[in-house]
Amino acid sequence: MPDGARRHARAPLARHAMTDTLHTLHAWADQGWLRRLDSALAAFVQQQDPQAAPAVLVASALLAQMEGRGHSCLPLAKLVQPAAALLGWPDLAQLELQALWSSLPAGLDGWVQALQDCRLVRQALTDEAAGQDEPDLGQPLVLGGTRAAPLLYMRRYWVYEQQVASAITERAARLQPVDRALARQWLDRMFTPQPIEPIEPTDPSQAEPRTDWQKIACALALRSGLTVITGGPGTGKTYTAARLLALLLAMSPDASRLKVALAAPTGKAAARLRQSIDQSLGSLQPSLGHTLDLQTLTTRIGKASTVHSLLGMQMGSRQFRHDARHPLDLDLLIVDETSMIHLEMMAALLQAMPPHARLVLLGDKDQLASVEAGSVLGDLCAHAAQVRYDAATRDYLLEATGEALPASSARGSALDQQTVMLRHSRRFGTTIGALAREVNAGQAGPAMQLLRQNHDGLVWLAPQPASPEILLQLALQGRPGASASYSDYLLTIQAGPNQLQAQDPTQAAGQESPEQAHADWVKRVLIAFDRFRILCAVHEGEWGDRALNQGVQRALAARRLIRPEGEWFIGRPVMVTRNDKALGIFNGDVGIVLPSASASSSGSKSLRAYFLDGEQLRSVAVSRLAHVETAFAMTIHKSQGSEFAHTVVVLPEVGGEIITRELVYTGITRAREFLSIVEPRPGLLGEAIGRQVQRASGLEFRTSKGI
Ligand SMILES: Nc1ncnc2c1ncn2[C@@H]1O[C@H](COP(=O)(O)OP(=O)(O)OP(=O)(O)O)[C@@H](O)[C@H]1O
Repeated sequence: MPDGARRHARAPLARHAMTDTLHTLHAWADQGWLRRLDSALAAFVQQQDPQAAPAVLVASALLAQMEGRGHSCLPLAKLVQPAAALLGWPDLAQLELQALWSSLPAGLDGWVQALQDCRLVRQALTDEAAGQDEPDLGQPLVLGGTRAAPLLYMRRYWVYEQQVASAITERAARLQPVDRALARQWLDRMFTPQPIEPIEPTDPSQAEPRTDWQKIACALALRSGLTVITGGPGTGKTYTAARLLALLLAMSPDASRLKVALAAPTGKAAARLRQSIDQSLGSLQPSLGHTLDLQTLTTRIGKASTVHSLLGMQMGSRQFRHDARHPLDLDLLIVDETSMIHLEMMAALLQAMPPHARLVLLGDKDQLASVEAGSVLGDLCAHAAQVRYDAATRDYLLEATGEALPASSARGSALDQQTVMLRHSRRFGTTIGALAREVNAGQAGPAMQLLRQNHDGLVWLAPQPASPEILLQLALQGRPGASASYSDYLLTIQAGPNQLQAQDPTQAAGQESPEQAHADWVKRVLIAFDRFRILCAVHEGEWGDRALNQGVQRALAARRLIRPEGEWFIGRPVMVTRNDKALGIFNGDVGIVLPSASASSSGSKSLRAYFLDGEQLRSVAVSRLAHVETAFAMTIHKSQGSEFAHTVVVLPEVGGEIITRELVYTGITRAREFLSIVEPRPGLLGEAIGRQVQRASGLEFRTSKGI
């Protein structure tokens, strides 16, 4: 039956059933189980299509709820039973769910039918059995996925997902001719042979060289418009990106014209990317001799920017200055910390890439997904661990790198051919690395054992019973074996800019200007601050960042390390919570309030917040900062892209669906040297390690099918 006719023919619905459903959804919003926004979407649907079935109203409200939790869509299969597992509501709510569900469709087909009958839902099931797509009439909801696994979307997320999937597949599939022999020559110079490893740890006679995934990543990036490089901390993602840059320069017919840009979701991550690319290029130069002038290349790259500013953020608009009609002017873009990029931002980035340019996405697929909806990197790397290279890719890699890879039994997509997982961490030969691996593998028992052993003082589980007092102690003096704490930066502040001049007569003789001495002091303060950080899983409660910020501030004031008189005080660490292009500050930037250079010399009270990007200082007068929070403690989400010598991860007392393996892994891997974990309720960490985030999305399905 044609769709219009089917809609026409549907049975008139009992109005009271819909009113009752809406009433229930509003009541759930009153209880705080749903957001007002969620029930409002159901009300909107009913207003626009009074014939919409109760199932459509329920699905709309739950879709809005799911989007608020970071999912791109609502898998209808989850609605066949009362959506208890999906929502994780309290017991009382479960009873209400059961009651409502008794009047809703019992099978998947019933839900699909109800949505197909609603004129606000665009039909876009992708499998043939579902028939042709309907023309786009601008419907606010979209029924996508397949008939066997239907997905309900808000229109805009469906559009973003489609844009991302098609741009990714198209870029990955567009292969460029490569002089394989020349590539091999350069790659052999850039990568030293890998160590021989026993295949079985117990049998050293059966040994073979370790696969050089970094070399493979460079070769793949040479041949296509898209490469995705994933790997845990210290696996050499930026090291590889630097070699890739050098390789492109070496093999480019007109290297002097190559336009390269570096970007990351936060200012701090962007600065770190630039810094570590510079370091890697520096260490590469001796092995290349004078054949390639990396120095010149480095100066031409320009500073790394946030993805927002690269795309040209416009005040009060979702649109960026760069898009498909006004693409970015570049030949190569390297993006770090891609796990933090949400679906909408990835769609904007891909739209703005010029067709000929190469895009290299770096990131850790196992880290927390973006705060906003989507789990783009995780979806793109769904098969990364399995290595699904086809025969053509394996032939290419053998010739260009000398690496022989075994055939894969699974058919790989265009994206799979351009995806590499780096597997050997060079930063974590230590217990922190071992702990991160156990957590990632969901091995709660071995992970807890490592923590309890307090191995070399590197990892440490706070003793029970845990009280917030332990965090104040950590903030004031660290712990045995890990002395870094907030006292370090506060004592540096107290020493003042003139301390070095007093110690060093050459500087006292006037070789360093007061401005320079002030800038050096500010940098020392910011570097010392980054040696220690408290990371919380949640905002609220006594174990949340809000209460801990207040507690730490009081404890430091009691020791006279700070004088918090009023909102702005010397030594207040602040985190920016909103992008402000005019001020040059971005969501997630962390800085410290200090006297300005002129105030330091004149004794006036002018205070500025200082931020450090690599070697570069930025500052903003505190009077201009409207959207900041104190940052003695911050959430694990906000810490992504940063590292601290001593990281303290604080779990709450009550678990729940947001305390997950990805959250714990992300927190742990922020630690460079020492890790302390505070677990108020024994067993909670183990529960978290066993709980994995599954963000609903159709992106993996689309990219694996190339649709
Ligand atoms: N093939 C290699 N040979 C020697 N040193 C390496 C190699 N790969 C990486 N390294 C070194 O290991 C360290 C970690 O590398 P890098 O910073 O590139 O990792 P990463 O994956 O980008 O880490 P993260 O994203 O966690 O900061 C660096 O000091 C780097 O120089």
